[in-house]
Amino acid sequence: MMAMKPAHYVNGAFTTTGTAFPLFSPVDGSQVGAVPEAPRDVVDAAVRAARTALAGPWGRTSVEERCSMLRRIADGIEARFDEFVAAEVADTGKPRELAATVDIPRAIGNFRSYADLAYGRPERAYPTTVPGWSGSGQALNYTVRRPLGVVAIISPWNLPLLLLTWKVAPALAAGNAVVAKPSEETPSTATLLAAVIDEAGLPAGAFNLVHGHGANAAGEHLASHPGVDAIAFTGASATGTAIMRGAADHVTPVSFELGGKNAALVFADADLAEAVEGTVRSSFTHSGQICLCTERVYVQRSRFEEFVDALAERVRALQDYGPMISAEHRDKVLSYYRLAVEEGATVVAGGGVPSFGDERDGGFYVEPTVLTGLPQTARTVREEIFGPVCHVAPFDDEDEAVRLANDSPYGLAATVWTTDLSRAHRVAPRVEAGIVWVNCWNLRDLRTPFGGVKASGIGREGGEYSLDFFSEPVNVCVKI
Ligand SMILES: NC(=O)c1ccc[n+]([C@@H]2O[C@H](COP(=O)([O-])OP(=O)(O)OC[C@H]3O[C@@H](n4cnc5c(N)ncnc54)[C@H](O)[C@@H]3O)[C@@H](O)[C@H]2O)c1
Ligand SMILES: O=C/C=C/C=C(\O)C(=O)O
Repeated sequence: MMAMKPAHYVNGAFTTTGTAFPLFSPVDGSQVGAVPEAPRDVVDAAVRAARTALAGPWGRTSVEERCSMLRRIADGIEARFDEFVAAEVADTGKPRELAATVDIPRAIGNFRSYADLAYGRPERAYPTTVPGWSGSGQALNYTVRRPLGVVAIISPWNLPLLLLTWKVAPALAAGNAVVAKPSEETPSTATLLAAVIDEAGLPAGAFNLVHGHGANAAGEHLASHPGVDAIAFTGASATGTAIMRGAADHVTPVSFELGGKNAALVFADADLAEAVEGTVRSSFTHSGQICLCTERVYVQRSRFEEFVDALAERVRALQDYGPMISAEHRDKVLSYYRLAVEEGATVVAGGGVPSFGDERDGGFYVEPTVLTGLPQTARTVREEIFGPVCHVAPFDDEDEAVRLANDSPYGLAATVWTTDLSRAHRVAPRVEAGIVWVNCWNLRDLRTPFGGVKASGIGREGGEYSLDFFSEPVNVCVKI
C-alpha cells in the first residue's frame, strides 16, 4: 500500500510548501522520503486558518457534534489501520507488533474516550444564599466552559500518533482549533491523520498540520506565534524550557509532558521473576524510547545479585528489538554507554552495537544494556538517556529506597515491586513522580492523571485533566 507522502494540512488543503529535508529508515539507514519544512508564512497561515475556523462553523459546533466528529475520526483511523501501522513502523523502526497493539489502537482509543468523556462531562452549579444581600439574597452560581481558542500541539517521535492524538482529541472535543507540529523524524502518521480528519468533514481550519524542525524552525515559529492561545507540548525538558521562555512573552498557558529518569524499587519480598520480567518490559520496550521507561533500578541488597544475574540473562537473550530513531540519537545513547564505563560502571550486559549480518547493520541499533556499580552522582544515573539501558544499584531499607528514587531532577513515573500490601501503600505515595505502578508497568486507564513533577512536566493529561487544560471555566452568578 503506497504510503502517503508527508504534507502540511492548512485550512483544509494539503500543501508541500517549503524546503524538503530527508527522512531516513532507522532500520537500515536508507533515505525513504522527504518532508517539507514549513516556513514561517505557512505556520502563520495555519494559525490564521485556526482563528478563522473559531469564528466560523467550527466555533458554533455543539459538544454533541464535536464528539460525533471525534468518533468519525476514530472510525477513519480504524478503517486504514494497516496503513497507519505500516507508516508508524516505517518512520520509527519499532516492531510491527508494538505499533499494531499499542500505537494505533491507542490513537483510536484516544478519540473514542474523549468523545465519551467530553459528551458526558457535567458542570457544577451552586444555589447561593447570602443573608443581608439586597432582595432575597439568593443567587444561582453555575460553571460553563469556553475553549481556549487556537492551540499549538507539538509532539515527539517515540509514540508519534499515540502522543499526537492524546492532545488533538481533547483539544478538539473542547472546541479549540488546532495547529499541530509532529516531530521531524516521524511525519507519516500525522499526515495520514490529517487525511482522516479531512475525510471526517471537520470544517476547514479546525485542524491544521505543519511539518518541520523545532528550534529556529516550524516548531519555534508555532510556539512563539502571538496568535496561539495555548501550547500542549511533549518532548525533552530542555525543549520545554525553550518553549516556556517564548510563551512567557504572551503569558501563554502550557501543558508539558517532558523527560524522565524513572526508578524501579524491587524489595526483597517481591516476586523476583515478576520483577525481572516487569523490568525487561519497563526498560526495554521500544528499545527504551518511551518516557515511562525505567533507567534506574534499585534492589534490596539481599536480592541484588540474584536480580542482576536474572535480568542480565534475559537482556542478553533479547531479539527483534528496534533501533534508535536516528543516527544522532544512536550516537547519543552510545556516548552514554562510553560515559558509564568512564564513570566506573560494570557493563553486565550489552554496552555496544549489535552485528546482525543483514541490512540492520546500516540502521541505528544499539545493544540492550545493563549497568551496575555507579554512585547516585554519576551523570549516567542522573541524566535521561532514552535508550535500552538501565543501571541497577542496591538499597538496604524502605526509607533509603524512597530517598534514592527521589534523588533525581525528574519525577515522571516509577514502579514498586513488593508482595507486602502495606509496604506498597506506604511507599508509592512517597515517590516524587506523577505515576507509580505497583507490581506492573504502563497499565493504563485513560481517565487517570498522566504527567510528571519537577523537570518532568507541568500539568496532567488524561481524562478530565486534559479537558480542564483545553478549556476555561466561566462562573456565572445570577441574582434570583
Ligand atoms: N512525558 C512524556 O509524556 C513524554 C513522552 C514522550 C517523550 N518525552 C520526552 O521527549 C524526548 C524525546 O522526544 P524528542 O527527541 O522528539 O524531543 P524534542 O524535545 O527534541 O522534540 C519534541 C518536539 O518538539 C519540537 N521542538 C524541538 N525544539 C523546539 C523548540 N525550540 N521550539 C518548538 N518546538 C521544538 C520537535 O521538533 C518535536 O516536534 C525525551 O526527553 C522524552 O523523555 C516525554
Ligand atoms: O513516551 C512517553 C509517553 C507515553 C505515554 C503512554 O504510553 C500512554 O499515554 O499510555
